[in-house]
Amino acid sequence: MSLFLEASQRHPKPENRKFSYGTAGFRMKADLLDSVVFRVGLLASLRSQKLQGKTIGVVITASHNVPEDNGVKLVDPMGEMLEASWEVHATSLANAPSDEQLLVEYENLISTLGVNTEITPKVVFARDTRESGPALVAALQDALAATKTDFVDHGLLTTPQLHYLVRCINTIDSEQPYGEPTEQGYYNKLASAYRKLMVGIPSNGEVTVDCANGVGAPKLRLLAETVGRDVFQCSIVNDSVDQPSKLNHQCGADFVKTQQRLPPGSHVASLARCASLDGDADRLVYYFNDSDGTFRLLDGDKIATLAASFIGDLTKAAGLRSLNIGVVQTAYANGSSTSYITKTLALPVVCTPTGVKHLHHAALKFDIGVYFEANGHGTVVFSNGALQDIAEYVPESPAQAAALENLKALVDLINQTVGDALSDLLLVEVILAHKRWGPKEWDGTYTDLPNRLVRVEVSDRTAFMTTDAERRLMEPVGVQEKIDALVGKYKQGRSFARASGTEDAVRVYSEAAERGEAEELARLVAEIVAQY
Ligand SMILES: CC(=O)N[C@H]1[C@@H](OP(=O)(O)O)O[C@H](CO)[C@@H](O)[C@@H]1O
Ligand SMILES: [Mg+2]
Repeated sequence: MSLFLEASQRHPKPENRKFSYGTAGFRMKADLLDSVVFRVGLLASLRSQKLQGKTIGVVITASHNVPEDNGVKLVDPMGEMLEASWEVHATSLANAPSDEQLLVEYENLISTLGVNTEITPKVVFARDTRESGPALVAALQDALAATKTDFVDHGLLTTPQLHYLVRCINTIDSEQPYGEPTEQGYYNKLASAYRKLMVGIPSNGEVTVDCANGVGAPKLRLLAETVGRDVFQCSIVNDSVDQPSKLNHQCGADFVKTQQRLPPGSHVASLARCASLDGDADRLVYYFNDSDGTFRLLDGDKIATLAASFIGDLTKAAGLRSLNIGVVQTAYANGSSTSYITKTLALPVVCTPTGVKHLHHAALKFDIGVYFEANGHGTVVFSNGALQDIAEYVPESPAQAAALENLKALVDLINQTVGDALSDLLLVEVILAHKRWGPKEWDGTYTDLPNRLVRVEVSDRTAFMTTDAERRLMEPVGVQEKIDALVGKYKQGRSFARASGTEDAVRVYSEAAERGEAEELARLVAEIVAQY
């Protein structure tokens, strides 16, 4: 075990730091991450051994965060997020105070989890464009070498591309291989599905895509080349990957969603379709400037409703009426979107706590589950039963046959492992082209209630405990009653407070019938929260 200790000594844990595997893995200033990444490498290797040598993924990214941050997260064999019960193991390894203690914890995990150390572990990994990436990759490799893990470095990839690869690798010899386990295989799969869906459909013209100066830029370029300009025209902006300080700066999906305005560098014609990705290309939002110059955001809720209505129509047209379709949202979903889904689309809505892993699992309970966070992170998942029904159904008319073919192509177009901005972009483009809609027609499906999201600094965010999918506070005692009393005074008022899982703060969300009222409600609820 001296190999282990020697390696660990090269990655000392910063003193007096407590790390925790949160909503998006570990995420913080990059210069604090070396030991964390090393130890995540150890856990990835153990997880692979525990799962009989299945390949585990590691992504080094901090998504929409500032360029100085970085982060690391694990990907399970089917391309899903790390199983929740293992998050505590990640946290305990990351916090072992010394190298010797780390070894003890590591060996404890081997025995308590019943890990067979004879099995050769397998890990694949990738990173985003941050400057700190290569050094963190070196720390990860050190751990993988020390544990004699077979690994493949996939260099720069979007987060969802790595999820895709992991699923492909682990299903290659199965009855349902997910795809060719290469980056080009990813482009080919999406491109061929997109081209099938666009047969006979006039193209909708160019979409302008802001890539947040991140990894999405070169990857979207490759995807667009594979799809072909005859059916997919995109103009890529904010693609300065060679200037890492520009990452997510004044651009990207998070900027557009939180600021509710165009990235300052964007000059687009009115009614032109625009989209923004985030720094690791797993979030997507659309927007446009209306004819009178007002900015209109088409966020994750609007993408979810668009996808759900299209897929609902398609399954009916194919004759597959028995498939149940549901939409999964979080408390941050605009109230108007929820009523549109339940009343107009007549589909069930489930609300889960924040964080994609919660949404993903809830979506799997439907035959076809559409899930999106309002910030643009989401996808559509088809259950095995639904896939089987789609595969076996014998169409009764040419119209059914055509719809069925489209449904099959849609399954391939949509990244089933995790929300994927590139795949979602093609999905939205297909749907708009099929419906012959511009952004205005899409926007017109329902009108968002005015809303406000604010961040409140508190001395101890862990004091804020929630229930009912984070919509109500149980602690500190008495706060929820005060919020309720306030909310009752506003027409269509709704507000809630919860501790962020990624930042040291409490977030307050509010909505109401009028903009001024939503703002006021947020401010007053924030004042209540700040008192604790
Ligand atoms: C209101 C909001 O947008 N919250 C984000 C944010 O989580 P918080 O727990 O709210 O910090 O980061 C998560 C990870 O990227 C994302 O899943 C989530 O939607
Ligand atoms: Mg992201």
